[in-house]
Amino acid sequence: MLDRRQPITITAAQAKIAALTLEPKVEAVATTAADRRVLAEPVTAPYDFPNFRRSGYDGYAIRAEDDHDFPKTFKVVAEIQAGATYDQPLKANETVRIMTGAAVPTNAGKVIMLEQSRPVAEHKDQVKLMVTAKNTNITETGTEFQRGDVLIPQNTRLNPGHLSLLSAFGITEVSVYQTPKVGIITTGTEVTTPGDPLKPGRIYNSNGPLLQGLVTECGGEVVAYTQIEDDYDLLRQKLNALVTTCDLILTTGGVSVGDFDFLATVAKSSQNLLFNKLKMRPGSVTTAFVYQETPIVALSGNPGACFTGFYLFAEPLLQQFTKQASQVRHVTAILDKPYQKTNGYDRILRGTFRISHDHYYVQLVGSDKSGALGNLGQTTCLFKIPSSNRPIEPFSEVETWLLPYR
Ligand SMILES: Nc1nc2c(c(=O)[nH]1)N[C@H]1C(S)=C(S)[C@@H](COP(=O)(O)OP(=O)(O)OC[C@H]3O[C@@H](n4cnc5c(N)ncnc54)[C@H](O)[C@@H]3O)O[C@H]1N2
Ligand code: MOO
Repeated sequence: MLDRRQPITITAAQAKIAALTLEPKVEAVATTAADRRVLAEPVTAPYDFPNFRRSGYDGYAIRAEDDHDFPKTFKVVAEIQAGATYDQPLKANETVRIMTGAAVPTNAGKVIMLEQSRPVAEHKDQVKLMVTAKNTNITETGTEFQRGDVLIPQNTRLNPGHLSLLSAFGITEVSVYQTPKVGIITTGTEVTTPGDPLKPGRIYNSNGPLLQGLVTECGGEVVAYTQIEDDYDLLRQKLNALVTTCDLILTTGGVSVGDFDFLATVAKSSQNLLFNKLKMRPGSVTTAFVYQETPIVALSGNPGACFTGFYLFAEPLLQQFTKQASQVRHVTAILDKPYQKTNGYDRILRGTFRISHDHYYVQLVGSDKSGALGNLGQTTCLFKIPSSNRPIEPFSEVETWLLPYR
């Protein structure tokens, strides 16, 4: 019997995905390997920073009490290189020659730059300082961070700047969310692995490499990748295996109403079917469900629909595993070129955008057909032509999704 499905809007479908409760998994990784990972707990300063009073310049450190009546001659009692310390207080009119980054003597009040010093003839242990400095030229302990300050908040995606901050405090390990493990199953007896001979009526698998790339680019780790023919038992067998190792499963094909659309069958029997029909084209049959506690986004086999469905539903879900907002930016744009076709469902077009006078402008790139794949490489945004029986007005405002990494 024909499968009658209840179509819902893109927004409603996204809300169902967002409402899934996912248990974040946490692991410790070396700071040096933590670039692009997401912090699972805030990192606080273990001590004040800088952790000692240090000189900002190469020059001479003097006491505040001696900071008057320049030019003035001082007795040079030591030379302090960065990394060394001078462990006694300065006495009256004593100075130490000090390098940038070195700890100043405890009672130093100022550092006078080397440029303001002159040697004293026949007195190698003396120096004449010409003028006093405007600033102390000393960086006080704790000027940047106090012990206990939050250095990096929880749920921050780390970048090299963060890694440098962690390293500045000697933090060698951080607690991060595990990279979501994703399994990909492409389905279809006609779908052939590139490299194998192409038999009549068959096509090469292009959605598989597409999804592998998109998952990796968006922060997931592809831990399993399989192509299977249309076979219900084989599909269940693969799904049962993947749920043991994957946090998320993405599939393509087999979600429509055809005799061999077995993903649709599995989804239908799920305890938690989120949706199996959307008021959108392409990808009206995009399906999402939970299979033995693992969420599955079953994307359409049509390449254009697979691409669109990934960004609208799979990418936001992928980000949820590391408590991140979707990287797909939702904006309003102005339609740059007329689009004449009408549709009973909202139509999502693959496009390119430009920015002019603080406005986004979008236009279709290549074909609007869900089976077309020639434009996937050029697409930088998706935009929505709302359902209507009249063509959209030129220069209308349209809902737009800007794609990350494009
Ligand atoms: N009677 C109906 N037929 C169809 C309906 C419908 O409502 N009633 N919906 C149509 C729409 S819309 C779509 S979209 C497709 C969706 O079908 P599936 O998601 O089940 O996908 P398949 O039928 O398996 O494949 C569709 C198309 O894509 C090609 N394909 C599949 N896998 C790959 C791959 N890995 N790489 C490249 N291309 C792939 C496949 O050969 C088909 O041409 O259903 C319509 N039918
Ligand atoms: O919903 Mo389908 O991808 O339009 O052909």
